[in-house]
Amino acid sequence: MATACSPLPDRPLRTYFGRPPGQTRRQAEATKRKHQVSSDAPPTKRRNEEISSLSAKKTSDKETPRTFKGSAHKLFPPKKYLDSTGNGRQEKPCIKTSSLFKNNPEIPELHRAVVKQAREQVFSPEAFQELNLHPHLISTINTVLKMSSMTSVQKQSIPVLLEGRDALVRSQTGSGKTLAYCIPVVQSLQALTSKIQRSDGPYALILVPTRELALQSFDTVQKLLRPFTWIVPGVLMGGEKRKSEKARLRKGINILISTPGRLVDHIKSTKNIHFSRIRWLVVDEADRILDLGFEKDITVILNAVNAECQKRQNVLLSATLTEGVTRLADISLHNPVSISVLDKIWDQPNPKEDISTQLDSFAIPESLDQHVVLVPSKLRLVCLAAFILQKCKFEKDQKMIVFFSSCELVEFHYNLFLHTLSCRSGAPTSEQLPSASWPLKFLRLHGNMEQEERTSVFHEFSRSRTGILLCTDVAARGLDLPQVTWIVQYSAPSSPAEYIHRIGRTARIGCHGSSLLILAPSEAEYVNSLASHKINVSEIKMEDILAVLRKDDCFKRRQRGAQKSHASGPQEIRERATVLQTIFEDFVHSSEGMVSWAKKALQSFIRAYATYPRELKPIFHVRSLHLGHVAKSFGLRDAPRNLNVSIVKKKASLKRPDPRRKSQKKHRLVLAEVLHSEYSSGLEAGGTKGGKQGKQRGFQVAPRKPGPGRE
Ligand SMILES: Nc1ncnc2c1ncn2[C@@H]1O[C@H](COP(=O)(O)OP(=O)(O)OP(=O)(O)O)[C@@H](O)[C@H]1O
Repeated sequence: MATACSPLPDRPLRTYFGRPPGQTRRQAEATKRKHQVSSDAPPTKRRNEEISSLSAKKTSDKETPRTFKGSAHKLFPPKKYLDSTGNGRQEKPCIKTSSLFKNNPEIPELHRAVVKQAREQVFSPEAFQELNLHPHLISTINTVLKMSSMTSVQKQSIPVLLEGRDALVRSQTGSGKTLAYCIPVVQSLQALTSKIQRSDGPYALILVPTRELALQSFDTVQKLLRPFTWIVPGVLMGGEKRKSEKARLRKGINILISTPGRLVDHIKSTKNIHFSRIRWLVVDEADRILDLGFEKDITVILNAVNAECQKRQNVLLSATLTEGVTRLADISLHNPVSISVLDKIWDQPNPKEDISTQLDSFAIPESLDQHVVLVPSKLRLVCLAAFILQKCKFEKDQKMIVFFSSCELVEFHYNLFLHTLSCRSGAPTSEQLPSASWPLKFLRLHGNMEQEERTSVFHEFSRSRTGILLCTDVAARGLDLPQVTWIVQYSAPSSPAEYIHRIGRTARIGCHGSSLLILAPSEAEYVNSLASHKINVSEIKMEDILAVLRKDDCFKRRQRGAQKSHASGPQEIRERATVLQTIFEDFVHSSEGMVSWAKKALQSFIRAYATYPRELKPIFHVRSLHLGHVAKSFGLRDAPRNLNVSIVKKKASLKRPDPRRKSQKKHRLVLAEVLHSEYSSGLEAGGTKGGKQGKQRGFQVAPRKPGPGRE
């Protein structure tokens, strides 16, 4: 899913959230309370059902009363509560939450066709020795990188690239594409007869979509270059001081790794960047880089390189290279070899399938177990928290990445979980913590963080054996974070390609991993949409996730007089889920600032929800969101008034009747704006936005100078 980082302006949309003209604030409050039930209830078609195994009928007499019913709040007896530092213990009254388990839409049965997934063989039997590489390069691969056999994609790509051909390389996530291009680049540059001088400037240009990926690729290149000290690698990425980068460029960088935005900044403002010696242009995650948001930058880069460069090899790589990428392939590749590692059975086109299905089917690592859970909006937050507890608190050595659709969502959930779930910082005390439990360590990564912090989080999570990284799609592409065991998609991705890349952060290079996609009941159809791209997910029941709360007496319900509840089975789970929700709501309502933060996060969620592409709108449409229920998943006791979703809804409704092209353009504009903040170079003032450039759309690349020796 796309990312969104800025809040919406304050204008009310839903009438029952706003105050009718002439009504005082007090009157409005009273009216709202009176109509509380109706505002909290879902549309008729989704009303009156309960999640089946946690039946309301059996337990309705014990149901926690709703908040704000009548004028006085009903209070639990004061309970023990730690402040946000985990030190000072306060006695805090606790407002009863409204029911999590009433008025939820029915969870539909998932009838998904089991599809045969495309598969790839990760490793080839061949060793690196069998390639005609410099012996020092082979020994570096063996001793520094500690690798002996080639992966399939390396086996297919390295010889082709060493022959001097352009290539389009597609192989599954975590299959070793980085070395598939780095090894030929290093091999060819060290072999140049006129020895490379640092001051010569770039011989190879490697473009990657994010700063963390730039650092990671730089690290790999640096290792391979150990025996070839005269070749200098360097990285340019947003967020660093431009001045120090300029100084490094002046001294000379021979293998230049950069994000597109930052490179454009330097092309426009630095006199010391020349491309006359470029022999390699590598575009990693090519489908992303050639996608929305980057096309202007790519145009500037290609024009700058083409203007100076006489002869070069071009390589485009991704796990999800599709037809669309050939748009750039057409203008930047010369007679390319198409490399795909799909198992032979998959290489044969299936005459029964149309060509677009075949092209849009991507291989997924065989050792990756994919799951989906359907969760009503009100229960999303507790379900996510329960899943984190289940995996990371009660199972050993688990490392998890949770994807959200916007920077605000990441920040909000990070702070919420840090202060409520993390043992170090203020979770309610438990008399009976199970002995087999581990502390929760939360980290977050998104495009609105300072670069220094981004880099330190990236390294900390890379090195750590456990932990939970909450992030946006900034971490979806290319990152090789070792030993990640679970990928959770709290916001569904906007395309099958993004789904593949997100889950591809686990089960790398033959390791085992799992993923969980959290969907609302109204979004269940998304499972079939994935199936149409040969993506198979198996269902986990929400109750099985919530059941973990029984392991932790933090969440045991206290009745009046501080007596513990003796409920068992489904009722116990419901009670504990409600206690957990109450902990979240108490935290969110602990100050006005927190409430407003939660509202902003909610707005951001809705805004991002509106950016799903046209083809997914029937599944993810803002109109199908029940704001009262969604608000609960932000710890808000009530759907906020003055929540402005008007712009979003207007945009959404504007798009529908539009002809395809117009609608796509609109979507692209929204997305491009949104994506820009995520992947921005951090130097917007440098002029990659707006102005004449801003008006240019599509690739308008000057033709390459025909070079000597070019066919
Ligand atoms: N021949 C090899 N033997 C063992 N490990 C390897 C080999 N080649 C690469 N690896 C390791 O495999 C992991 C994944 O490699 P890499 O990041 O290049 O995958 P990728 O195909 O680029 O993935 P993505 O599509 O997610 O970007 C890395 O940790 C890398 O060090």
